[in-house]
Amino acid sequence: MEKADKRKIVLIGTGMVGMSYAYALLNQNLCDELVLIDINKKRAEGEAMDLNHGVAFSGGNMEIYAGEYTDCCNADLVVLTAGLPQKEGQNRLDLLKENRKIFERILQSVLENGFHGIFLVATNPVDIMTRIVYEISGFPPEKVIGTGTALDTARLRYLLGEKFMIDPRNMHAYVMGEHGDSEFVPWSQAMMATKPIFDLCGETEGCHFQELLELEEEVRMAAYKIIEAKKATYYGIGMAMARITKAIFGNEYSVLTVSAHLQGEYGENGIYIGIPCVVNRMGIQRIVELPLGSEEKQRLHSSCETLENTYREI
Ligand SMILES: NC(=O)C1=CN([C@@H]2O[C@H](COP(=O)(O)OP(=O)(O)OC[C@H]3O[C@@H](n4cnc5c(N)ncnc54)[C@H](O)[C@@H]3O)[C@@H](O)[C@H]2O)C=CC1
Ligand SMILES: CC(=O)C(=O)O
Repeated sequence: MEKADKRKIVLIGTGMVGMSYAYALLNQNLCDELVLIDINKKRAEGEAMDLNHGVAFSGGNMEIYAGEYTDCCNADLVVLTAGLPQKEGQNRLDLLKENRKIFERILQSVLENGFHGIFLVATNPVDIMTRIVYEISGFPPEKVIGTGTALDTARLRYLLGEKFMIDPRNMHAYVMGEHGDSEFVPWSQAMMATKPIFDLCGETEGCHFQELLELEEEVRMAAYKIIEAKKATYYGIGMAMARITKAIFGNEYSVLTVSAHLQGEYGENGIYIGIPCVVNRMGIQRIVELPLGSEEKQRLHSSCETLENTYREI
């Protein structure tokens, strides 16, 4: 493959989330060149060595190394996983002040080195961190993507698959809104194949809507439960990020609930929030508008308000 065709990713933040993503990239052969950057350079170097020892088993020949910000100039994707994670007792919004400061420094270095590809952001609170990247970079909104509720949607589909004994890939349901406490499931839009989930539940012995609401709450609380058990979550988000990367590099036009720019009544320049989007080589090709019920619209509105109010506090 010619150098010009290489799919190059610069990953900034080689902690648990960053390296789970890197490991998923390697296993799925999703790029040709992977550059690791961390404020702790030694850690990035160690991670690069460790991953390189897996290349021979990967079926590909990914080039992996600890690099510098100058590597951003010809990268296709800059992926941001640097920053503080939640501790027990914290929610995602509590991380905003510190992670914003970290992002301001990182973005300055990325941008002054001429990066002109697509940003993918996972650092929490992811919707606001993505908005900050959009505002500081001045990039077109479709080139700044947050992981949004991609992970929450995967959690929901897994639980629905278990409940109804169906392959989660055939459970078409979304988590929308903030990747956080105000997220919600628009149940009116949830299907098993093309069958509405309400009908499926009605036909399933002992299934009541209340149980679907309990699944929704389980999704909302999943991160807290995992953090309590093992201090951090990382495999799920690493896989979600790999899925988004695959949709971008494969020009897939896949529908994923990423954090996208919503222009409207919030903020002068709009906000970022988790919403179903078509993702392709250009980034976010378009937002998929769902015919939400009035209560669902209200929940989306309220989640937008939570994000806008928190953003304004800083
Ligand atoms: N969007 C999502 O669904 C999820 C997001 N997250 C978020 O991802 C972020 C990272 O989490 P973890 O990897 O568990 O944390 P971690 O503490 O394991 O890794 C963070 C890394 O960022 C690096 N870092 C800090 N400041 C930096 C700077 N100025 N430049 C370069 N590197 C810097 C640290 O040295 C560290 O290696 C957190 O904000 C966490 O809340 C975690 C799980 C899911
Ligand atoms: C930590 C986090 O954001 C999650 O696992 O959902």
